[in-house]
Amino acid sequence: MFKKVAFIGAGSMAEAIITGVIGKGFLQPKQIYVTNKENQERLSRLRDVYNVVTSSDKKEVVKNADIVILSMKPKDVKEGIESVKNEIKENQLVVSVLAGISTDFITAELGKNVPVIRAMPNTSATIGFSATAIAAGEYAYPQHVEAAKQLFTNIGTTTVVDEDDLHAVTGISGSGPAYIYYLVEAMETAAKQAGLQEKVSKELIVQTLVGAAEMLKTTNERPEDLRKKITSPGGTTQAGLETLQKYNYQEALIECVKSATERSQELGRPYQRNPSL
Ligand SMILES: NC(=O)C1=CN([C@@H]2O[C@H](COP(=O)(O)OP(=O)(O)OC[C@H]3O[C@@H](n4cnc5c(N)ncnc54)[C@H](O)[C@@H]3O)[C@@H](O)[C@H]2O)C=CC1
Ligand SMILES: O=C(O)[C@@H]1CCC=N1
Repeated sequence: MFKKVAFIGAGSMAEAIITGVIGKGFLQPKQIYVTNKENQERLSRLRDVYNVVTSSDKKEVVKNADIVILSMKPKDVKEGIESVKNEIKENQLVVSVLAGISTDFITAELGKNVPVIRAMPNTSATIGFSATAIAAGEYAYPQHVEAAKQLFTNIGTTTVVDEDDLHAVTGISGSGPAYIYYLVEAMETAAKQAGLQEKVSKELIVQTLVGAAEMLKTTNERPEDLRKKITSPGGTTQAGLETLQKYNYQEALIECVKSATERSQELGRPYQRNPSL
């Protein structure tokens, strides 16, 4: 069990993890220390809502933390690490949720043999439903992987992957919830245009998503087969799917994941230890 977890960065992802671990009872609010760049208002809000310990004193936040979670934007990685590196000790575990940034870079910036785990969670951590993938850096040994698993398994599933795969993971599951929300936005618009009341359409759309996700999870059937069971020849689904095909729906999604994956690679490029790679 961890006594203290520190967040360097207090944005959406930090908040999602904080909400999830407190909600699951995995950590008490007073075990969670949070700092950010400069936004005091944001820290006060997190303190008021979650009762966590917030401080602009990075030393206080990092000192004796079992896990230090880097949760700033990739562009702020150098400054963020610089601001805490002197306080971080080799017996602490650093977990980075930053898209694109390699463990090698983080280890080099820390300037010591600290265990670093790179993780890609998603905001469904808020309710314990993140799909998180993790990869171990040079000095992260099995016990560190276990510690990271313990943390992330509280807020969803945890899958260990090769670090190179984390770009694709980001394109699929890190950004993934946003694609689904975007789909829902479109379905809501369509429902409104068809004259359905907002309350009615919301209930129907959400339950349709939950039902489809549960079907995928519990029946073991392929999505293709599940789709075919809905698609009566000459029926409504066929008419709908033909329109999706006309608008290249699947290609759009495939390209969407590719773009997000490539963006993850791009985000990391300026921060490679060996930029020629
Ligand atoms: N939002 C999401 O769905 C996901 C985000 N991530 C990753 O999580 C990280 C954070 O993303 P968000 O929470 O969305 O960003 P955000 O912009 O909401 O939060 C970033 C936080 O970092 C802080 N920060 C900036 N510079 C800092 C510094 N020098 N020292 C300390 N704190 C500093 C900011 O004050 C802010 O609190 C990113 O690297 C992103 O790639 C990963 C998975 C999902
Ligand atoms: O959009 C982003 O860059 C971050 C990483 C994964 C989800 N949000």
